[in-house]
Parts: sequence; C-alpha cells; structure tokens
Amino acid sequence: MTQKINDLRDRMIVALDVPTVWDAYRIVSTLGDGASFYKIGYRLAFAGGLDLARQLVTEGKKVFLDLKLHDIGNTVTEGVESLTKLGVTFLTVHAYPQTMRGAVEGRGEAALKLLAVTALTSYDDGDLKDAGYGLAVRDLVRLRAQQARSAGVDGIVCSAAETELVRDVIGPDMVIVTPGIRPAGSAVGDQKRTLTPAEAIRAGADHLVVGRPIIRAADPRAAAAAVMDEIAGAA
Ligand SMILES: O=c1ccn([C@@H]2O[C@H](COP(=O)(O)O)[C@@H](O)[C@H]2O)c(=O)[nH]1
Repeated sequence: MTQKINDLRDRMIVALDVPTVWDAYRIVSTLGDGASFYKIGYRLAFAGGLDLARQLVTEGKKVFLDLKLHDIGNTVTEGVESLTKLGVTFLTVHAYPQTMRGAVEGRGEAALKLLAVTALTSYDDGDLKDAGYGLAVRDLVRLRAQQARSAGVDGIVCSAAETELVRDVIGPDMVIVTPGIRPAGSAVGDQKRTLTPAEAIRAGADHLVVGRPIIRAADPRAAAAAVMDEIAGAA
C-alpha cells in the first residue's frame, strides 16, 4: 500500500481532538503546509466538525472522520450513505462483521475508504478480558483483520505493534492506519500499545495518527516537523 501514497506528508494524520472549530483552525493554520491530513473524532464532530471536514476538503486537506460507527447493519448502511457526501478520505467503523458489511453496502461505489477498528490502542489483554472477550489483543486483531478483509472494507486501524501480523492477514492492497504513536520521551497518556513514528513506519504502517504529542506541544509546528522527520528517515 505504501507505494500508493504520493505525498509523504499524507503518512502523518494529525488528530484534531480539540473542543471547537476555532481551536481546530488555529492548529491547521499553525501547521500550515507541515501537515496535509487531519482526523476529526467525536469531540469535534459533535461541535461543528462535519462542516469543518467539508471545509478542509475544499481547502485541499485530506480528512479522516473517526466516528467508529457501530449499530445494526441497516443503520450503519444509512449513516455511511450520508457520510459519503462529505468528500472525506477515511471513515472508521468498529470491526464487527454486521457493522462492516452494513458500511460496505452504504459506501457503495463512493470514493470514501472504510477503516475497521480492530482493538483500541488503549486496551491490553486485561482490558479485553474486563470487556468480556476471551481473546488476547493480538488474537482479536488477527480475527478482526480476517473478517474485515472478507467484508470488503478498505483498511484496518490497529496498533503499529500489530502491523506485521495484520499485513500477513490482509495482503498488500488494504491500508493500515496506526494510532497510539508516541515520539520518544512524550507522555503515553491512556495509550497502552504504542510505538514511535520511526518504529511504526519500519513495521510497515501506511499512516500514523498523532494527536496529543502535536496538538498539546508547546510548539505544534516543530512537533509535527519532528514526527515528519522521523517518518522520512524511516520510510
Ligand atoms: O485504536 C484507536 C483508535 C483511534 N484512536 C484515536 O486516535 C487518536 C490518538 O490520539 P493521541 O492523542 O495521539 O493518543 C485519538 O483521537 C483516538 O480517539 C486511538 O487512539 N486508538
């Protein structure tokens, strides 16, 4: 997949986990041409982020809508159908077979790429057990990657630590997007399965999602440039 990403900057996706569209715009303008791809999650989506997504697309940025949809198949189908009109590049759904099949139906022939979230990067084996799962993280990620491939989604969200095992399951054509990226020395926060940007790229991740290490940095532009340098050095 990696060879299909024309602009190296597209490999870094900056998570706009901020409360308002104004805050998001401040980051986008601070980063300038140092970032080309932005992720909008719940926080911003519930505060005007869908209009922002449309606007960023018209300004030539790429947008990843991280809504992690999960519902009965018909509802997911209809929700995805609506979202295809925004012009965003990626949309997440949870990697449950019914959910993924519903999403694929809703996407139809649209250009939107669907990403299946396998196991959240804030989970370890103990968290999965607490949530009622009988599988370890790597086994659940493997199973869900297989199911995602069968359902016809376009890519996988997993920790960079699972990139190699996922690539073996999904083959060369699906995209792998990895949150839980932490430059050396940065605060881990609630993430449990982390790698550095260079480690993630070397492991074969296509796109890295980076939020707090950039948006909460004293100098976000310098923090983003440092992540890009690591990506460039490892690519
Ligand atoms: O498994 C997942 C899926 C999504 N995320 C999202 O990525 C960013 C990570 O932000 P950081 O501040 O770099 O931790 C955040 O928006 C999550 O909702 C994830 O972390 N793990």
